[in-house]
Amino acid sequence: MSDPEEQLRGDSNEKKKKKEKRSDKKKKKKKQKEEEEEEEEGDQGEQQQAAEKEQHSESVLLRGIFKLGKKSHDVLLTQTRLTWTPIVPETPTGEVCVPQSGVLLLQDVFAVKVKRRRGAGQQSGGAVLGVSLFCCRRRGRRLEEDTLHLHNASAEHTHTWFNTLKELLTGFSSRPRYVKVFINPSSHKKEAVHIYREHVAPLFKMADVRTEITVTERKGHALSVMKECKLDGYDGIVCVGGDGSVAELCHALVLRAQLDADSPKNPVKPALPLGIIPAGSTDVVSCSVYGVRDPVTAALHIILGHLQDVDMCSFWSHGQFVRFGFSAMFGFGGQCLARAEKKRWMPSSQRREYALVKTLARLRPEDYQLCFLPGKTSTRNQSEHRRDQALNAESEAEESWTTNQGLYLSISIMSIPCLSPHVPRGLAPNTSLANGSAALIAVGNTSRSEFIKHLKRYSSSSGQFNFSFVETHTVSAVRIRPRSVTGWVEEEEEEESEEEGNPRTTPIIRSEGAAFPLNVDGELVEIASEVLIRVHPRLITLYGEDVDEADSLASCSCI
Ligand SMILES: Nc1ncnc2c1ncn2[C@@H]1O[C@H](COP(=O)(O)OP(=O)(O)OP(=O)(O)O)[C@@H](O)[C@H]1O
Repeated sequence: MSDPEEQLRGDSNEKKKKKEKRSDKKKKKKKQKEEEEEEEEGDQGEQQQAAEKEQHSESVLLRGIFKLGKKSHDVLLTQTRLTWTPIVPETPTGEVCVPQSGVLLLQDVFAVKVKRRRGAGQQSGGAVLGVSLFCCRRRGRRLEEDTLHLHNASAEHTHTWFNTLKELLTGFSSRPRYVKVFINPSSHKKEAVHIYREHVAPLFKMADVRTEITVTERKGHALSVMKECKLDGYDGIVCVGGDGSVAELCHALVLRAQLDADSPKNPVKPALPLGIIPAGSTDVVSCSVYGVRDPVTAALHIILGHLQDVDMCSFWSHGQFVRFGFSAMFGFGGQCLARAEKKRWMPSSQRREYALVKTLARLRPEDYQLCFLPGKTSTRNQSEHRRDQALNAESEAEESWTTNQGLYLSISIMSIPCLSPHVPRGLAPNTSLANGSAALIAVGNTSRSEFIKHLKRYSSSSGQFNFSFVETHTVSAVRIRPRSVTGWVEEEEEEESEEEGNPRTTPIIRSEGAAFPLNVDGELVEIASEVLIRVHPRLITLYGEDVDEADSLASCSCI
């Protein structure tokens, strides 16, 4: 028994601590309220400024007569748009004919040129014919190149319009002028160089986007260039390749920002955005920001400077940082990839089908301890996020992790919806690009037929989670610890053991410390122990936009 005086002293110390804690909390709340009030005032100021800006942007900068097609038009230029109305001569009968006018937003215009009459083979000079505006038109999710010709043979008139338009286009600050391009020549059907030359380079040239190109020679080449090259002059990075190349460059960008900021513990948002020209076999990341696998759409999003913040994850094992990425799959997804990687000599679609069918045939659960911290879905801006993160970090220690353990066929953590033409609403339709959290989808042990039913529902994008063995959560961190009894076996061992009975009921003892395959953004990572995944809200900026559904292709026929 302790001395009563000491106990009293202890009690009063405890009361004092509690009081201090309460006053700390009050101070924190007060500070937060003050910050919110300041932000509100700021918002009102911003609204007024926006209204003034809108009024100014709609005042007419130039007005002139041009021919569009064969008809003369009255053309007006403001800071944001070009509008034209046909000039209709008065009819002797006095009939009123309503002229058809048109509009083109300058945000969709990516280049302007003086149009001239030139003979065959003539490279320069020539009589002025007018101004040509190169713009993008939307067709569903696809962006297509289009041209508007404004004809007027007066050189002076044309140059005034050309110079003003050029100046207005330079005002779009998010549009890149100089980009570093990485091309993976080995991606998918080895068409990346051709795709870039045919579809992207001409558009970049037209839009005066200068480029510095590296054709990668091996895995990790882009990462080593990114760690050392001077980034000062660039406005963006462009990756021409599949998901593996994209993952390598996203990881490289964040790592480089972290090194530059000398912040070994905390990830740092890179200053440069990344543009993706899809040239892989699934292109999940590019589909998630463009909705289509189309190099022209991708190039136009980059040229027009459409920016989208995107959540990322960091992966850790035993307290050691492994990499940054968007998604991780344990169990089925990891095993499929490990099998596919062993058959690299097969064409990619055949390899995938083989791995899928083989993994389904040998479907087996793995025994995991699965812990997660619930995430708060948020669409807040960067500074609000930073404040949230600081508060979250404080409360994380106090908050209890939810812990489950048991047999799982598959566990996926995805910070982006992972759209693809085969799964238009995405593997994780329950998350979005920048909601500050990730989707955790855990599929417990069940029969092969029920598991296939669950997989098949992804392509129709409905009901894939309506199974008692599937659980989904919104998370900000996940910890997965494989337990020892069942698990992954090497292909050779597996083939030898094929005669030994039903694999689903024949648990295999995984040796202590043996690695299990983990699919991180389509890349195979072998980890022998616990994996910790943290979500970092809006850590990277990609060229593109928020897309909720990708254009679909015929679904996979192998299951
Ligand atoms: N010249 C090269 N030779 C071999 N591998 C390379 C080369 N350049 C880059 N790589 C690596 O190839 C890996 C796969 O690249 P990528 O994802 O672009 O192609 P893919 O696997 O065919 O496409 P997908 O992931 O869509 O199936 C990446 O990890 C990248 O680092």
